Amino acid sequence: MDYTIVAVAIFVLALLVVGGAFLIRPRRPQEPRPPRAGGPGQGDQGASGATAVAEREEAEAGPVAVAEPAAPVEPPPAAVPIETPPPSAGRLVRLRARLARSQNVFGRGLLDLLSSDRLDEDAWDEIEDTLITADVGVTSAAQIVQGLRTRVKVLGSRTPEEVRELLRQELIAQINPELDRTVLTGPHGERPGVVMVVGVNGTGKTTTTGKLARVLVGDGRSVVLGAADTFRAAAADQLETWGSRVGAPVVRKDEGADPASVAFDAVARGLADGVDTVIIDTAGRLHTKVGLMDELGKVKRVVEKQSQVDEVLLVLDATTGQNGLRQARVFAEAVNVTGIVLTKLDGTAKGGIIIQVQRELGVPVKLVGLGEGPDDLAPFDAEEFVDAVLRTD
Ligand SMILES: Nc1nc2c(ncn2[C@@H]2O[C@H](COP(=O)(O)OP(=O)(O)OP(=O)(O)O)[C@@H](O)[C@H]2O)c(=O)[nH]1
Repeated sequence: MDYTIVAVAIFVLALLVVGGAFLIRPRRPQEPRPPRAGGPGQGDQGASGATAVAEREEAEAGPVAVAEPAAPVEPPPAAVPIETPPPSAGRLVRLRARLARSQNVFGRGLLDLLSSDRLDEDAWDEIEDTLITADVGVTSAAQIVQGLRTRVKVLGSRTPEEVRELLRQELIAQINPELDRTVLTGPHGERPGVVMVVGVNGTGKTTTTGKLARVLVGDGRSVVLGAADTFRAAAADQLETWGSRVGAPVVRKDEGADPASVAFDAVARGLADGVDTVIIDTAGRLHTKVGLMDELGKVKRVVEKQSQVDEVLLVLDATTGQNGLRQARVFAEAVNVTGIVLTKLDGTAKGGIIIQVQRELGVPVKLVGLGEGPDDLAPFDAEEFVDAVLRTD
């Protein structure tokens, strides 16, 4: 009996010792809670009532100074080296090989046909078709063939050199070397020259604006760029990249801002900085003709509160053929176009579009784009162009 009592007492004692050991075991330290994003009532759905009360008390007690975590030190942006682009003079000559390559089919095809032994009706029809295929336009093609037929008859026999010269003269006459192709960019006293660049998106409008800035900087001019294509934020970013490379500031606003207000600010900046030229890249959505007229008309009117608009350059993609011409007509009705920039001439054999677009719009092609490189924009010259087209070496 006594033994039983002693055994029970030892068992109870052992239980107490083991239980106590568990109770006094140190607790695992808790992970610190991450700070809450947002204010009270936001997020942290699991906050206990006690925490909510504590937070309310904290809020009532006023702000508590909490040491801000040190912001990571951003390295200063690397300075973009300012480039010195080559001057505009002689650019078409430099890009001649590229032009000759793309227009080779057109030029060589015509020369081969004209050099054939028998120039019968079929041969003349084929020459006319070749011209039309190269986007010369029906009227101009007929005129060129008529001129060639007359000259060939007068000439009698034909050497390849003579044929080449005949064709050269006819093409140059159609392109009209008399047209004034000067791009008006110079300042007027205190006021900068102002160039508006218009055209459908994708034709190379923003690229042309950037390349034109390079041409001018290369010629020793100072430039401000206006990113009035507020329809697409990326267009303004693209322009900033172009501007930063040649040290030309870009005036821009948020996506969707009024294009006219950007244009106004760009000219104001140009005036304040005393620069030579302000180039304004506009949005080219072909929504409706009325909408386009309203938008471009407003940009022009607003600019003219400070300075005249010297040039309205219409950018056309040479690879789009008749579609490009339709666009050109809409723009020409919406705004007074003073010059055409024909881009992507390196990517098509249809250089005849130069003849057709000038005839349709009565406006000279002033610049041509011959590649995606930053300096692949050249002042247009009728004779240099035809010589490149008819290059046989
Ligand atoms: N091969 C070639 N590509 C060109 C030429 N001009 C522009 N491009 C290219 O055409 C594409 C469109 O040019 P953008 O300047 O973005 O056209 P955009 O008209 O401003 O159109 P958004 O930027 O959409 O407003 C780009 O990939 C340019 O590099 C050119 O003369 N030759």
